[in-house]
Amino acid sequence: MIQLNHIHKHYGPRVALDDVNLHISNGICFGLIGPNGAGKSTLMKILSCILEDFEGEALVSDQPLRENRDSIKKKLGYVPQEICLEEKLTAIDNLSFFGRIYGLKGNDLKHAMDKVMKKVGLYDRRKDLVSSFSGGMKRRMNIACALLHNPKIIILDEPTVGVDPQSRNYIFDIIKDLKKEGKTVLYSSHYMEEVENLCDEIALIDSGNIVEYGSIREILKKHATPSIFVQSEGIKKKDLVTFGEVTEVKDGFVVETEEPLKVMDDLASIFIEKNISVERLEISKRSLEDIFLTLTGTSLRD
Ligand SMILES: Nc1ncnc2c1ncn2[C@@H]1O[C@H](COP(=O)(O)OP(=O)(O)OP(=O)(O)O)[C@@H](O)[C@H]1O
Repeated sequence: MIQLNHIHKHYGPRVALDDVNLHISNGICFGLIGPNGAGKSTLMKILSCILEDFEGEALVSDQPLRENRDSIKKKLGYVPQEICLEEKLTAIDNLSFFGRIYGLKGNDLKHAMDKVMKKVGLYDRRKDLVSSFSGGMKRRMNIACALLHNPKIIILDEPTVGVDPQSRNYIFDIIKDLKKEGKTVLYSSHYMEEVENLCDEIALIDSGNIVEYGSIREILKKHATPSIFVQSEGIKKKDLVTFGEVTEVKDGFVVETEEPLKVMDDLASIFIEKNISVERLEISKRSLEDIFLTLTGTSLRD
């Protein structure tokens, strides 16, 4: 379990995290979603014991982080946003360097290196120089380095940035496998569809604040009132107000209602009865990306 209570972090006058409170259960994939500069990396670096100077209380595996950094580091695998590999060395030599940092040697190290290279789909390239790898392969190597010591918790900071589609899918498969093995995965991204597909729970973060967190289903239930989109030249806003909250949008009207099927049925009956032609009449739900925009006033990407 990871627990964050009232975490504040500033760099000089710049506030990076502003009273962050989070609970992440064991064995889930937790997504941290926010735009550039939201505070995702700062939060991940605090949890990975890279940033030691912060205010508030952080617990990892039920242990206070400040007093237990050495034991917590052994349970954690951190995949930074930057590629941390020596290009002039082979993949296996890079891994061997990280393995020794984790205290692995001899057969244990060899076994661990073979295992992670298979996991990230680069076993056949293990003797090649990292400089000969594509950007996506280097990202997968970055992940392999963090998995060598078989950590219980894996923290990945935007692992798909600048990655080709094939490596991206590989990375998603690696994360799904880690989840099946019962690992806790903390994953940051500014692509909502990534966290929607991978994560059990998510936190929406903007300007150092967690604006919402929980399971995707809970967040949608709380914020995504169903609505009906109506496009018809024969309809005015005043004709719809009895059915729910009406917003005029570019091509028509959005009617928010808790009873979308009934309202659809009622509207269809009125259109038929009055012989009004309709271009579009459909039920829609606000997406997580719409919810993020409503809660923060910020788009996830420029
Ligand atoms: N070393 C630093 N010195 C000064 N300010 C920093 C430093 N690192 C981060 N910041 C600032 O802290 C805020 C949060 O940055 P952080 O890197 O945590 O955001 P992020 O969500 O990870 O962004 P990105 O998606 O671009 O990586 C930003 O305003 C950033 O400019």
